[in-house]
Amino acid sequence: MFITFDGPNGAGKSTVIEELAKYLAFKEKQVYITKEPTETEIGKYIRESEEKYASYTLANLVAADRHNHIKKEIVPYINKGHIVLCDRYIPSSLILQVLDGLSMSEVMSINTGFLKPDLSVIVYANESTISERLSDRSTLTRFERDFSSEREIELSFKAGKYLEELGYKIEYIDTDESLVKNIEKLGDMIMVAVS
Ligand SMILES: Nc1ncnc2c1ncn2[C@@H]1O[C@H](COP(=O)(O)OP(=O)(O)O)[C@@H](O)[C@H]1O
Ligand SMILES: Cc1cn([C@H]2C[C@H](O)[C@@H](COP(=O)(O)OP(=O)(O)O)O2)c(=O)[nH]c1=O
Repeated sequence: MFITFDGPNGAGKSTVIEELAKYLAFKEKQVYITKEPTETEIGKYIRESEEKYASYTLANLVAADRHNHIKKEIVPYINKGHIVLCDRYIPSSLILQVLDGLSMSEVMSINTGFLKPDLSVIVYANESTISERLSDRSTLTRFERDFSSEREIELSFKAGKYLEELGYKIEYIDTDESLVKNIEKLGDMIMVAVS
């Protein structure tokens, strides 16, 4: 099973993934956590060059990293029977690359033929909650600096809607709500799907 998590920076993706992994491990499921950009040379290059490259160039670097990620990591772990939890996937490109000036259809054409998740989770929160969370971070990425959370939130919902029209199964998680309740809701949904 393949589940992805996207949404604005600081919305709580990493936290939700960590807690969900604990919940699933408690239910004796094998879980594999991964993220994009990956820890490979390509992923590291993306993190180092996001100030230097934008628009189509960054979109294609991210898609190259994603292609390699699917082939070398995601599919092998799914085939081994793990529930793969991935921090950022195609919806992040529909948010970040769109902030950078591409249209959603341009982004999707660069991501054509990529593995469709069994569930795509859009993690979001209030603008004020997000700005409070980001204020704790010592370094901000170009996207966090140059674009507003309000726009990221808006695009997160648009990305979800766009992908729903393409047959993706989308679940929205509001991290202003209780973390425990959110994890139970997602965890139960996954347990039903895998049983
Ligand atoms: N209900 C909640 N769900 C998720 N994160 C929460 C929640 N309440 C508070 N947080 C906090 O919000 C911050 C979100 O950070 P993080 O998970 O790193 O976000 P992201 O991965 O989306 O950038 C963390 O400091 C986390 O402890
Ligand atoms: C996954 C992804 C990343 N990126 C770029 C922009 C981000 O600033 C950069 C790093 O992503 P980020 O999620 O900030 O990674 P980390 O917290 O692991 O350092 O990668 C995209 O432009 N599109 C994407 O779909």
